[in-house]
Amino acid sequence: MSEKIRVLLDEETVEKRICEVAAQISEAYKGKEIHMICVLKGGVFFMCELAKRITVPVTLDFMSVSSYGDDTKSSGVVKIVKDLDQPLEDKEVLVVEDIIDSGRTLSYLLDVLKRRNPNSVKLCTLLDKPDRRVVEGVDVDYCCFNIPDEFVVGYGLDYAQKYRNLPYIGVVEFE
Ligand SMILES: O=P(O)(O)OC[C@H]1O[C@H](OP(=O)(O)OP(=O)(O)O)[C@H](O)[C@@H]1O
Ligand code: HPA
Ligand SMILES: [Mg+2]
Repeated sequence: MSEKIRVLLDEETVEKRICEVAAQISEAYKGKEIHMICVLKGGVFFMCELAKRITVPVTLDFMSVSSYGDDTKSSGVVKIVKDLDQPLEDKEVLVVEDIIDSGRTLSYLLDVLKRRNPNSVKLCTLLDKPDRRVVEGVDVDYCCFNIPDEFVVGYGLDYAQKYRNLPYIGVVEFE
């Protein structure tokens, strides 16, 4: 089966919106330091673009979790592939994700992170598919775009590990 990519959100639209959300976060965290946690691999492009535009001090750490493998459907089982390097005690944690879909990944991750005694935990995502949620309790604090129920790629998002480097968000159309 081959696939085609249809542009959903072009590069300029995505960058403009990331600037707006970065300004909103900078205002909300005035006088504080943000400990950003990038959820690999998908979150890496968004985190770089976002972090560059935040005006309060930022520290970074990375966690790798996986549930989709090479499929367009979640396996339903979330695995920690790489854990954080640093403790979260007393930190203002901002989790940075590329997409919240079923919510399984974030529900699992937020649970794990909150047990490490941070001062606060907030969630920032590039994309949200609210219609697809199957678990409750994933509260999104900052979201760039709500999108419809379509499988998307680009800006870190993959289909079978491909297309992460597209500078825009596209919908995968199977032919
Ligand atoms: O809300 P959910 O249904 O759990 O889906 C969202 C998660 O799925 C994708 O990760 P994936 O497991 O594909 O790993 P990747 O980031 O390495 O592509 C995506 O980056 C999110 O982390
Ligand atoms: O729409 C999607 N695209 C890529 N990866 C994903 N992981 C969950 N939803 C998606
Ligand atoms: Mg993936």
